[in-house]
Amino acid sequence: MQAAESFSAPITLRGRTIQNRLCLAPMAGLGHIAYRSVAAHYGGYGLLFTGMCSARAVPTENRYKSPVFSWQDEELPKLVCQLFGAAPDDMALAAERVQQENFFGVDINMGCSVAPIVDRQCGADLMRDVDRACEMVEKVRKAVDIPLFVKFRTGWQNEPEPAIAFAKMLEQAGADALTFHPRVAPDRRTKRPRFDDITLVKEAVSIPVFGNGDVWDVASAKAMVERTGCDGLAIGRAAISKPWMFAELSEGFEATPETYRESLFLFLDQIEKWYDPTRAIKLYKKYCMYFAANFLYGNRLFGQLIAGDTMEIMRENAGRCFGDRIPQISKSLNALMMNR
Ligand SMILES: Cc1cc2nc3c(=O)[nH]c(=O)nc-3n(C[C@H](O)[C@H](O)[C@H](O)COP(=O)(O)O)c2cc1C
Repeated sequence: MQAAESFSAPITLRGRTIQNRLCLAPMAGLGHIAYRSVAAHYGGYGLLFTGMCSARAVPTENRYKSPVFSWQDEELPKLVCQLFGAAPDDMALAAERVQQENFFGVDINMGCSVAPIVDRQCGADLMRDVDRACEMVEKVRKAVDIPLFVKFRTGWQNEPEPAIAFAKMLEQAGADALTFHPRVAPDRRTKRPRFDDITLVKEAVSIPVFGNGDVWDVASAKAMVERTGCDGLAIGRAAISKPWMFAELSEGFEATPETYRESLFLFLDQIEKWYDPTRAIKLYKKYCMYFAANFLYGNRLFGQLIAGDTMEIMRENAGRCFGDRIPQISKSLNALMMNR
């Protein structure tokens, strides 16, 4: 992809077409069914991804009870289910369920570097065990025909060569597309992502590579594409703050102050619709950190939005903060709030 206009170009994987090159990056606790219905209200994306779902749990999971392995049927043509797991056989079984449920595709998490995941030999731990990672992709490839994505990082060393070799291995093992986050594994999101590593990974394989990391707005989205030549973008936190971001990038949607208010109340409606009050309040407060990062005095607004312990109070807070007038919108997202 050469220029930002190409955000809108379709892309085909295993005979299935994605309408444009913009994806929601998988995010546990943020990319859930409630958020996704707000994102769907604005549209403009090619694919949305679920947060990571346990490969051991997925084969028997009840979609009407699970907080993560849950969806609305109309989402499926543009929804990819992300799985995490340690054992190749578990991953293949879970991918079969994902295919049976008619998701657009399945994504294997080989990038998550938080201790509870890597200590269980999942996520970025697979980058330390290339044979197991390879076997996992091969087994999933054999088990399903839907597009197979793998998300990974620069790896455990501060140099690009292992990630380049890993990308080649993933392609050979049968992956259809890669999402690459160019940060070393122990660094969660503090250092800047290394765009040049995306270029190197993109050049090493012939399957599409979605670049990921610190895309905050139209300018940084264009910069990532133009600098790295990546085939598309996986946008994480900024798309949570601004659920209309995909529409802004692909359709020129222009948010007004009212858009901010509207998105907050849409989110409140959806979180209450899909979750019990205890989980709803937890997820709502998490969302508010990203939403409040849109505003000039974001930290103060965040405190005002989340004071209290019932959803009724959350609604009152939102009504009070966005009643007579909209708080002052910042020119750029508050990166410190997004990094917490
Ligand atoms: C709260 C949170 C949860 C995340 N959960 C996942 C996850 O479940 N699977 C995954 O592959 N990456 C996960 N990530 C990483 C994101 O997909 C993405 O790589 C990272 O946020 C960088 O992209 P961004 O700068 O566009 O946010 C998570 C990130 C955040 C902030």
